[in-house]
Amino acid sequence: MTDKLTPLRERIDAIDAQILDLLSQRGRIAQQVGHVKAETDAPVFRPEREAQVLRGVAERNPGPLKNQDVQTIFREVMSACRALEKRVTVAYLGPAGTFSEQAVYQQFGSAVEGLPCASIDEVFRSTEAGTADFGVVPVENSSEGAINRTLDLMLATTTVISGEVSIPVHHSLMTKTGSMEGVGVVCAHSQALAQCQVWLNLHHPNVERRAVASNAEAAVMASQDATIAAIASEMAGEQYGLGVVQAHIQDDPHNRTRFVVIGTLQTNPSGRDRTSLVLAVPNTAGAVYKLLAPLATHGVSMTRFESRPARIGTWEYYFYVDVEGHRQDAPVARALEELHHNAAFFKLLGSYPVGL
Ligand SMILES: C=C(O[C@@H]1C=C(C(=O)O)C=C[C@H]1O)C(=O)O
Repeated sequence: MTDKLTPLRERIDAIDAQILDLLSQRGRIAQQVGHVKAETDAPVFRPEREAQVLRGVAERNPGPLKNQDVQTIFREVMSACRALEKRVTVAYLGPAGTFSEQAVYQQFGSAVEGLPCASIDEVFRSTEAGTADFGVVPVENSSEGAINRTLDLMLATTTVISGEVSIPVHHSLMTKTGSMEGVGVVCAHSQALAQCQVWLNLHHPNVERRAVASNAEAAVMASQDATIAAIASEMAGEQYGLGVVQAHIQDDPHNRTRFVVIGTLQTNPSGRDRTSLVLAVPNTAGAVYKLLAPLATHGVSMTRFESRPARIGTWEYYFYVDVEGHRQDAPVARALEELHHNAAFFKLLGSYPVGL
């Protein structure tokens, strides 16, 4: 067997040497890109360019590696090359071990500076103030719907959306000991409690449920007190030394959360983009129908429509609308112009590459 393996491993060694040489060449060119950008103060992270590179490798992938796996590799290659230009700082809802942190790495690769924040508000503040280059915030969950705080802050702040990333959300019930003996309370973020309510009703109907700031915080609490159980990701459980009582307790096995990348710079077209905006109309019969007519006229597809009560002012609701395409694409540009004209309130949140 050794005789058969040795020549194969020699070939792998030779290929690795070539890969390393090519990676070094790529890194040196990224450094040159960094110098060109520095001359004009141009932004380091270009989400549209990274989306194109990742789509390109999937299209050209000859196999046998899976598209998802080659994309993960190239995500890391770009992350390392980008860090040669500048290591970008990304604020997220901490502490470490949250799904938000996973979303940061899925979008930016691991060569980033994560900045854990205590609340979604703080993620927005850090991004607006420039303490972080970008922020990553949850915007909707497939089981529970919109994350209202994010919607409200998108409206109230000057940040724009420059990317999106969606990740599967699997919750586990965990304790210090790995058993529920002596446990009187189960802690988690309110969204996670809601996403596991059927399972909890069935298996632990008499255990008190307590909402805390994040699942990771629940994991910290459980690691310090054997009478507390936490619902969190297994990654968070590992981080804080918890034992798994039951894995995958979320009511929907396909549960996913979509996050948006917020920043201060508009993103250029990538070829497959989405545009998010907020609209309001006076509360009269047929007003919403009339408001949205330009989308149909110009053949622009709406992928999301969400309403939030307006807490002040003349209008009853704000409508959060996502459409296919970039604001610079001709049909979208024409539809936006008409929407802007018809709406009593109009705010463009940004155009950005559709997530992988
Ligand atoms: C090299 C660049 O800078 C960054 C790194 C990229 C890469 O490694 O391919 C792509 C886009 C940017 O986020 C670039 O803008 O082309």
